[in-house]
Amino acid sequence: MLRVLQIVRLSSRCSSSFVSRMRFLNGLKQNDDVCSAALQNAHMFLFHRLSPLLQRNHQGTFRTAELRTSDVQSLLENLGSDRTLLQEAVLIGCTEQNQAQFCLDIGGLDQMAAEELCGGTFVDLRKSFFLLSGAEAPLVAKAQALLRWHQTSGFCSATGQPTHRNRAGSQRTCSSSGIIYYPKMSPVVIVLVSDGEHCLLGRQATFPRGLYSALAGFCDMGETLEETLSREVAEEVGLEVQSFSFSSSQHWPFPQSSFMMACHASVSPAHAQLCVDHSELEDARWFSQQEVLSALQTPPHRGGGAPPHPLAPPKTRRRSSTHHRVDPEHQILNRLRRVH
Ligand SMILES: NC(=O)c1ccc[n+]([C@@H]2O[C@H](COP(=O)([O-])OP(=O)(O)OC[C@H]3O[C@@H](n4cnc5c(N)ncnc54)[C@H](O)[C@@H]3O)[C@@H](O)[C@H]2O)c1
Ligand SMILES: [Mg+2]
Repeated sequence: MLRVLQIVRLSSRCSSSFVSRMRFLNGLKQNDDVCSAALQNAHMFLFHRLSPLLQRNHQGTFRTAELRTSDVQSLLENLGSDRTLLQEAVLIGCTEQNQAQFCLDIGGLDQMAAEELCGGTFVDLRKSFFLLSGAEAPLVAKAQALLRWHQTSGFCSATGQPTHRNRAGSQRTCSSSGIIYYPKMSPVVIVLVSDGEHCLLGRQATFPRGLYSALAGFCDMGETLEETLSREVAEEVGLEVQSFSFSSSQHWPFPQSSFMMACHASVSPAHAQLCVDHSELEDARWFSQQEVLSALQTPPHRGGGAPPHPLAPPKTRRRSSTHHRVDPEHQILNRLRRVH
């Protein structure tokens, strides 16, 4: 109890509310008792088999369902589950008022009954990205990534013995060797290549018809960001990058957790002849600024024979008093608007 009070006092003494929230969250990750206390009166994001629970409001827009710990306790009782399932909740953040936010997957319980009781629907994460706005999409993505990590990290890869999580769910420890595991992300570079006049976009055969996007690739072990960027551009389209600049970064939950680092890169117009590796990309082309701008202003066309459209994933803006983030692909494409 003393430690709980110390952490609450430490966070309330800070002049900056951002610093206060970060200290508060860090305290919850480090101390199971403090975290258990916070869980008693928390905001809860519910998932069913990794699909978040959304509610539609009167204006027809979607929000994540606003549930408190007590609501979830009643829901679990109504669904015939005991309250111990609540112990599987994972910490994902806190509100401006230092109210802890947790997520919980109730995939073992009746989905339809849960939807009826909550007045909402469990929606596939990709669809949720298109339906949610503001800070909700990144929070839901983070929650799903953490839930997925816990669901697939039950055993130690060195000993084969079960792992056990801490209260916050920020780490798992092997019961036999004591090895500690932390949630994993794969670093990825996504790059908009330009020759000064045009930008280079490509598409994989699995993309929806007509959609093009910036080039992307996973970092190999030991590589720097610039080494990955240069290698991926060389591998996928046969070009040598002359210079690059970092633009922004984002967590990307599909298909597993990636840490996307978005960059701009330039190539010499004299050496801009593409040599596409068709085992990686179905097509890659140079697009004018006007083509990209028109594509960003019109919804993706799914019919055949139409002009290609660059892929513009849903915006996942995140605002706070001190931070403003936009997803990398939009940020690099939005820069075209300013250039234009
Ligand atoms: N334009 C795009 O391709 C684009 C756009 C938006 C987001 N993304 C994200 O970026 C990620 C990487 O893009 P990509 O698919 O073009 O990468 P890529 O060009 O590196 O090719 C993917 C291949 O790399 C190998 N690989 C190496 N390390 C891997 C790892 N840690 N995880 C999975 N595969 C690994 C696999 O063989 C895989 O098939 C995608 O998974 C996607 O979620 C890509
Ligand atoms: Mg690629």
